[in-house]
Amino acid sequence: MRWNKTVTVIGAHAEGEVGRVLTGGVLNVPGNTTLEKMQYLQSNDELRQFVNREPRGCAQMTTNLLLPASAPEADAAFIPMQADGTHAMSGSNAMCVTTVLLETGMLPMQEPVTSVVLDSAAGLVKAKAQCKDGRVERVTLDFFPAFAEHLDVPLEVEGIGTLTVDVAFGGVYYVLPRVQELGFRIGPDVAQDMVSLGAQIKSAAQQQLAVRHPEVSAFDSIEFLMFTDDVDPKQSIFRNATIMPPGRVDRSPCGTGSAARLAVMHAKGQAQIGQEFEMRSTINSKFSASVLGTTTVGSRPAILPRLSGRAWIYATMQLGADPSDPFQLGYTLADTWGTEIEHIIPGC
Ligand SMILES: O=C(O)[C@H]1NCC[C@@H]1O
Repeated sequence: MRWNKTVTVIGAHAEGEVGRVLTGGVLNVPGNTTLEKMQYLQSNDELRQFVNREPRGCAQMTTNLLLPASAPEADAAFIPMQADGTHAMSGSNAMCVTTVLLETGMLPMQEPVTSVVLDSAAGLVKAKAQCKDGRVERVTLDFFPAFAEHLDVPLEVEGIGTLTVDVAFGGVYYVLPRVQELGFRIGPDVAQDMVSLGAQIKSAAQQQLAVRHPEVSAFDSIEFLMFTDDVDPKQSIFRNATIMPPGRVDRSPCGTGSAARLAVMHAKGQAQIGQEFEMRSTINSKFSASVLGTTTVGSRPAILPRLSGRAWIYATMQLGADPSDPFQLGYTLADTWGTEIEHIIPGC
């Protein structure tokens, strides 16, 4: 084998959502903070293309780049590289990263609980891993502040009409439509419908609803849509379906989306501090979610969300490229990568 590039990747998933962790082969990335490193990767996209595009990757996953922490109080930094680009934060991926750090021995594991501080481009995430017999059984994440930016605002969607939606920041900005208003319930049988409907609604929201993080000006666009469903509010059971570019459903209940939803619920008086909620995904996997406390972001009222879930390691792999490989940075095709992204097929 005569590869000209080799990276080591640990395959992991959190409640069904794949969050691979790139643990070796990338020494560091230019930038003084994890936010600057994320922005560097957004402008120099080769690594993400190499690991996420075919044949080395696929559209239905994230590859998290593991880096030394920039923040002195953090143990490690991670940057989620997804099918459409590199993002600031991800809850299911933070659970995968914490599990990989501890179960591969990159950080020492203490039983019954190990504390890990993760440095993300959206802020510090304090993780507590429940550990037993060398295994991480559950990861609880205390996020940075989440807040609602628009509550119950009208959104004109061609072919659908006027929807009432919320917009909130949970690590990335989400538009949160309600399935009750659209006449369906979240479930595996409507996954494809949610993808096409979600793309329409998100595009309308991006055009009609402005967002701008009061403290981080780089966060100024709605990146994801998450359908919200009230399974049984009396039992505090809710369902979420985040629609990810280029067109798929998050297999987890979505950590950043659940944080955004909690901020909206708290703003509407539907979530009290300390109240436990169960957030379910389209494949019925579960996160627990709660509001730890309140704060402000700029002049905006905000909450401190807590999410918890389980992650598992399922593979270790090395990815590489032979110098004669025509797909040094991979390729995408609209059959599975949709039409939202530009398709690069070397030689075509
Ligand atoms: O849990 C989360 O926040 C992630 N899951 C996929 C979409 C988000 O990055």
